[in-house]
This record gives sequence, structure tokens and C-alpha cells, in this order.
Amino acid sequence: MAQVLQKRLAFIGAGNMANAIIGGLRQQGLAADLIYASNPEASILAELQQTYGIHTQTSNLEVARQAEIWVLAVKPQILRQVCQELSALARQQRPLIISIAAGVTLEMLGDWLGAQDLPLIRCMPNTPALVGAGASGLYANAQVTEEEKASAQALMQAVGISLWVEEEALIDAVTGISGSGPAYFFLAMEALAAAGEAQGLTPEVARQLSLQTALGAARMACENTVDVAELRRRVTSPKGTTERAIQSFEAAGLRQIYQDAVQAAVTRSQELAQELANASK
Ligand SMILES: NC(=O)C1=CN([C@@H]2O[C@H](COP(=O)(O)OP(=O)(O)OC[C@H]3O[C@@H](n4cnc5c(N)ncnc54)[C@H](O)[C@@H]3O)[C@@H](O)[C@H]2O)C=CC1
Ligand SMILES: O=C(O)[C@@H]1CCC=N1
Repeated sequence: MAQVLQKRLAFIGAGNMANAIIGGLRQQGLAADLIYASNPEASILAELQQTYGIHTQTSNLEVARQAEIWVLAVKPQILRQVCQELSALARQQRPLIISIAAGVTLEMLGDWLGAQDLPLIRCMPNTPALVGAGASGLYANAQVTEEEKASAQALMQAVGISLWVEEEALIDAVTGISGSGPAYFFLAMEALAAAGEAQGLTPEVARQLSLQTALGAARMACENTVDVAELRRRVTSPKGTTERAIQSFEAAGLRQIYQDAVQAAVTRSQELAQELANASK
């Protein structure tokens, strides 16, 4: 973090994910003065400015001009236009450019920015960054220096864990596991609460029991040195209630359901790359 504290950050696109990272950085004590964000919607910027005290502008160029690190946080389908808008400045200013867009390859980014020799990082974060519990995967091109890698690592570590992958294609796997992953756990919490309601609990009691159980299980899994499968076994008394529930999950093919769901997300990430490449032709 010490290194990033010296750097000015520009978030180009200030939606859900940028918000989560900015919120996490502010909670970690990063000075508001070092953070800039742009978005076409003035109302979004006003809220960000009010909540976090950061610099905001509707102009991407003005915000980018201020910063040494750019975080490209627009939807994949808009990123080409944004890169083209910033390309001359990128070549002149040579910031470290971090894209968090799903499915957008470093080669596409280089094409859209008009130069393949810019320092570019592909990063796949997730929204729990907002509460300092994010998980990010990172991949850098050959132009990124060790110092810049350390800055990107420190930036993402300020809001959670941050891991480098060895091949760019593995960012699609990261997207399928942790980028989209919070939604899988939210769905599990919704489903467990709904099952509680079906058993006669009030919605509020079912919701609280579901959420607290998810929190407790996640904390035990992360804070304990014991493997999660062993933690599961410790809940599962022989001939008891959990055993029946786990048998029901296994019979329904839950493990395969996870494999299929992650594969669907990874395939979509690859498809996005293909669609964006076709649209660039
Ligand atoms: N939401 C998530 O959980 C995650 C999202 N991502 C990636 O982050 C990126 C942003 O996703 P979200 O924040 O969910 O989307 P979002 O739609 O909430 O945010 C994008 C923002 O960009 C703004 N925008 C539109 N055109 C613009 C332009 N020309 N210049 C600047 N800003 C512009 C929009 O007004 C919007 O506020 C996507 O590429 C997505 O793949 C990555 C990991 C997780
Ligand atoms: O759903 C999406 O496409 C983005 C990328 C990962 C999480 N949200």
C-alpha cells in the first residue's frame, strides 16, 4: 500500500465495480485526494464525491490526465470507444493501465489504444472489495515493470487478496470462479433463506439465519487451518441431519452443477472476447 499511496489513480467508468474498489481503498485509508473517477452520469459522480470525497469529472480525458495508474472500469462493449478516446494521451503519458473488463484481451486493449508497447494489466476483481474482502486475479504484459507490478498488486491487495496467473487465458477461469463468484454465494444465501421460509420461519428470521450461517462458515473456512472438507465432516454427524442433506445435494449432482456453472461463465468470457474481436474488424 505504501507505494500506491504515492500514486494517483484514475477510475474510468464509475459503476458497481469501481465503486467497490474505491470504497475499499477509502476504508483502508487511501487519501481521497489521490483518487479520480469519470463517468458520463453526473448524478453518479455527485454521489461518489459525497460518499468518498474523491475527485470526479464527466471527462475521461481530464481524469486520466491527472493519474499515473488508470483503472478501466467500463463495460466490455464500451471499452473500445473509451480506449480510442484515451489513446493519444496513453502514448504520451505512458500510465500503467489496468483493465478490469471481462473478456477483453491485452492484445485488443493494445489495438484499441493504438500501441502494443504500453504497460497493460488485465485484472479480474470482485465486488467484496467494498468490504476489504475482494479476490483479484492479475496478468501483466511484458511492458509492465516490476515496480508497476508491485503497484498493481498493492492496489488490489488493499481491498482483498490479489494473485497473479501464469497465462492470460487463465483470467477467464478467474472470472468464472471469483469475478462472478460472489453472485453464486448470494444465490446460495437466497435459496437457503427461501428453504427456511418454506419450513415456516418468518422471512426475517430465515434471512438472518441464512446470512449468519454463510458468514460463520466462510470465516471458519478462511481462519481455520483445517481443510473445508474436514470442516464439513465435523458438522456431519453419522446418521444425523446434515448427512441426509448432503446426500440430497450429492444425489442432485451439486458438484457437477458447480462445474457446469463455472464452465458457462468461462465460456461467456471467451465468447465476449470473440464478439469484441469481431466487432473491431
Ligand atoms: N460487477 C462486477 O462484479 C464485476 C465487474 N467487472 C467488470 O467491470 C466492468 C464494469 O462493470 P460494472 O461496474 O459492473 O458495470 P456498471 O455498468 O455498473 O459500470 C460501468 C459504468 O461505466 C459508465 N460509462 C458508460 N459509458 C462510459 C464512458 N464512455 N466513459 C466512462 N464511463 C462510462 C456507466 O455509466 C457505468 O456507471 C465491466 O467491464 C465488468 O466486466 C469485473 C469484475 C466484477
Ligand atoms: O457478470 C459479468 O460479466 C461481470 C464480470 C464478472 C462479474 N461481473
